[in-house]
Amino acid sequence: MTKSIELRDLAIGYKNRQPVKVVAQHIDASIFSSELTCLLGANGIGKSTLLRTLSAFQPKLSGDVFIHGQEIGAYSEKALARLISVVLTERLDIKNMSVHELVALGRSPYTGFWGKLTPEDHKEIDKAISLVKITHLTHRMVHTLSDGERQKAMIAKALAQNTPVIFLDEPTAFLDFPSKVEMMQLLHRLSRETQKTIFLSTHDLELALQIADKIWLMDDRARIHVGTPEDLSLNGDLSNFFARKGILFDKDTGLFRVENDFDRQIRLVGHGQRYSMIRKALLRNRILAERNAPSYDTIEIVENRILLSIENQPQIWVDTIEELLEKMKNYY
Ligand SMILES: Nc1ncnc2c1ncn2[C@@H]1O[C@H](COP(=O)(O)OP(=O)(O)OP(=O)(O)O)[C@@H](O)[C@H]1O
Repeated sequence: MTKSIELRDLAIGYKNRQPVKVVAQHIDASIFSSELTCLLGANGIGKSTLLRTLSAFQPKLSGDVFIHGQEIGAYSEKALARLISVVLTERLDIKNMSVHELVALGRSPYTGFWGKLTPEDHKEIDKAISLVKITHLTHRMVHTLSDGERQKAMIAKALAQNTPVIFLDEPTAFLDFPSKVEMMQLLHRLSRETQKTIFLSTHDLELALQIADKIWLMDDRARIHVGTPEDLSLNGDLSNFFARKGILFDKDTGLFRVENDFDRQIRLVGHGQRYSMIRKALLRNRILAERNAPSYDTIEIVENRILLSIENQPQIWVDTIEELLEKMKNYY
């Protein structure tokens, strides 16, 4: 694991406006190879601006960006294309191009003016396609692919570019949940297997906190907090960040929880998964169910059944949480 990108007192933003718009400043941080680093932050906070600045698509306001020890501005465009590949998420309107042809575009920094592919280029293209596990799609037309498949093809193109650094802007957007997980795991595996530096922006907090090696958290005071998900959790950065009404960051699990308010309480007797699920379902209905609740009413888990005892009412047996909620409606 070596430092491949170093930012020193970097300020990013837009000079073309008066006054100059500073999106983030005083950024001192490094990105390492063989690691997956995820950039998190609210909408409009500046994630794309940072990615664009690090990709040299837009000028920085001040400070330095060192990539492999050299300031980004000192690289020629051609040298940068062999150093950094960028995967954007826009749904590109690619017609009449096969997956193989798309991935082959990744070789353009190496091919001559006519884009003629050498055996070496073909080897890299096949390798890239196989790394993201879409060999069976090689000859499909890109516009016939699903969002997830197209996303993988775009990543294969970046891999074929064979750069030590890959930036991705929201690679998990548009994907269903299992595909998001698969995509993050794929990128994490690639960072390990290919020793690449992989830096991506995402809104998938839970996933990033579980899979990323490092997190960059952009806050609304134009600062960036950097660390392992666990350190950011322990030092309170994550809780502060998400301390909005209704969202709790649970330091014990390192995950988020939606905090439901309650206005009634009921005693819940039992344990295990059924206990947690009843508690969860009732909380969603503004009822707090727990062992020591100050209530004469009780829900008891008896083997696979649930016994509801409301004060001065006949006891009721139910089998599912849906039934329980239905019965409780009469009293709560
Ligand atoms: N070309 C531009 N000129 C001036 N301001 C811009 C320009 N592009 C973006 N901004 C502003 O810079 C800020 C950061 O935008 P950016 O797109 O980087 O946010 P983001 O974190 O990527 O947001 P999202 O999660 O919604 O994609 C926003 O306030 C945005 O309005």
